[in-house]
Amino acid sequence: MGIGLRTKKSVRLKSLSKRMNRSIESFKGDHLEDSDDEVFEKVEQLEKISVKGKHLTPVPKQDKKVLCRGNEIDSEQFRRRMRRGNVTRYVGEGRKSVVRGRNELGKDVESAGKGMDSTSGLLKRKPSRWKKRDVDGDDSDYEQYSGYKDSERSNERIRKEEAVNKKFRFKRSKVDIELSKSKCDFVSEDAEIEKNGKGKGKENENSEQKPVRRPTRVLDKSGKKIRVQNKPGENGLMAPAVPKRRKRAIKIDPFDMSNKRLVDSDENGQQVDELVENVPVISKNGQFRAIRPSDEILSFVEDNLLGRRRLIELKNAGYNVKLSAPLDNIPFSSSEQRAKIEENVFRNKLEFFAAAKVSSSFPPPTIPEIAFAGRSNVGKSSLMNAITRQWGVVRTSDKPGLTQTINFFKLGPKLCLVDLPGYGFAYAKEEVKEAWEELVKEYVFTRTGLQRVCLLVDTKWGLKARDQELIDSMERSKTPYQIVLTKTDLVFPIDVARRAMQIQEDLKKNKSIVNPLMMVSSKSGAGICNLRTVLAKIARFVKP
Ligand SMILES: Nc1nc2c(ncn2[C@@H]2O[C@H](COP(=O)(O)OP(=O)(O)OP(=O)(O)O)[C@@H](O)[C@H]2O)c(=O)[nH]1
Ligand SMILES: [Mg+2]
Repeated sequence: MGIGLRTKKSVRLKSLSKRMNRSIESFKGDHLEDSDDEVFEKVEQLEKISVKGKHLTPVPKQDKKVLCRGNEIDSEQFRRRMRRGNVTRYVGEGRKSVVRGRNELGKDVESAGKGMDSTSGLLKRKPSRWKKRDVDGDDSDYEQYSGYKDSERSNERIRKEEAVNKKFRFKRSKVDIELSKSKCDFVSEDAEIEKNGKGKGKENENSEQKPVRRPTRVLDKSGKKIRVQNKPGENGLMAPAVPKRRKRAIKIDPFDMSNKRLVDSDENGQQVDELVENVPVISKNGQFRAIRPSDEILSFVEDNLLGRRRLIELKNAGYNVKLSAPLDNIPFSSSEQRAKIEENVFRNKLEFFAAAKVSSSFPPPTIPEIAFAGRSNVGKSSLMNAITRQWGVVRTSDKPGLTQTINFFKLGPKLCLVDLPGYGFAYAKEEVKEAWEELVKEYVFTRTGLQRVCLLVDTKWGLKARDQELIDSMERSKTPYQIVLTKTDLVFPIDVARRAMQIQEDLKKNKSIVNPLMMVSSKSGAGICNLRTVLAKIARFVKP
């Protein structure tokens, strides 16, 4: 770099000596003792031109005579500008002018009238560095380029706009405060400040930058802080917001047999691990969880793998989980062993033979009947398929209300299974559902060959009012009925046991009830074998 600089210096010296009509030797001779840099500095002073960095090539000195459009601009001012922008030449309006000059970065620029400022005749530059004041296509947008009068005009306009804005903001804040005063019974903090005149100046100062804050926290008459709604109510008053209550998180342990609730957090959100006992009003769920099943029921549930179970548990117990109702098979059994149903009567083919919508169309009662009653979707039809292992003979659906007639199925010469329409919620008209209910009651009251009614109850929901109604009517007609808990695979084993205990307790005084209470799952097959055994006894004592 040093060499390059020296070369340029020598070139520069040469041109200077030429211009000043002095030989280089004579020039140097004056400053023999000076270093090159010092000589340069002196040359710079002489020429009054900037020699910075690499831009050592001087701009050739031009004639001071300047041609401007109509000589409108003060020549002294223009010259000053020219010096700042390093403009060297300008040819007037209407002619294609060539301007050579140097921009702010010290770079030589040559322009053929394209980048000219129309008023000042200065070289235009990309205006990104200038602060844009207003976007209206006016030249005064760019402070740097606008003439003195233009900039003054724009400044004045900006000042006016700011004054109007300020006035508007102040007015708005005043209206807001007055509104809140008149609408709200409480004395707002903000209004109080305004009233006392404290921070009034501050308010005005800040109003330029910040939007006025609407009062949301106010003081009531006792001086206590309360929240008010942002929007006024129907009557136009700012009503105090109702504080939101935190919901208590309750941990539920499926194996917890006590009626204790573990409270995770109190209302303030603080962690409190305390046992809440002796709650005066216990919910139905709480009452259910308070039930302590007997050891007998608990062991029965465990032995028969009732309740929700993991597949791995069933696999380990030797059941093939790929089969439908796998628990209705002998563990670690072959396919031949699996095909066997212990009770002969249930090995018979299940055959549909009659359907009745009204009592007059009931078939003659020649063989004993076992009816399956219960709420819609409780699993009556599925259970009939499961106990006979003949999937698909009785139609099932996840939509409540599929079975709408009393359907009679023959199971060999000795037994008849009857699928009753469900009651309670179903996708049917009210009057239609009432008709089903009446039909079921009529069948249960009047049917002579009816040996037993299996009243199916969903383990999850337990006995409902309509179940109780049917039980009462069967009690009155002395129809033997047996409670069968269904869908046990959907609840925890402990809850299966609790439900069994609960129903046994509720119905222990009933006379027509047949014990034991059965627990089954048509899906997993749990308890199906036991139900078969119980029902097969009915067929055994029938005389052909
Ligand atoms: N998980 C599970 N689902 C079951 C069980 N039994 C039945 N279901 C399902 O429950 C739904 C209703 O079964 P259905 O047998 O049609 O019930 P229903 O009592 O005959 O119903 P209606 O004919 O409408 O009175 C079906 O989607 C069955 O797959 C069971 O033991 N476990
Ligand atoms: Mg059905």
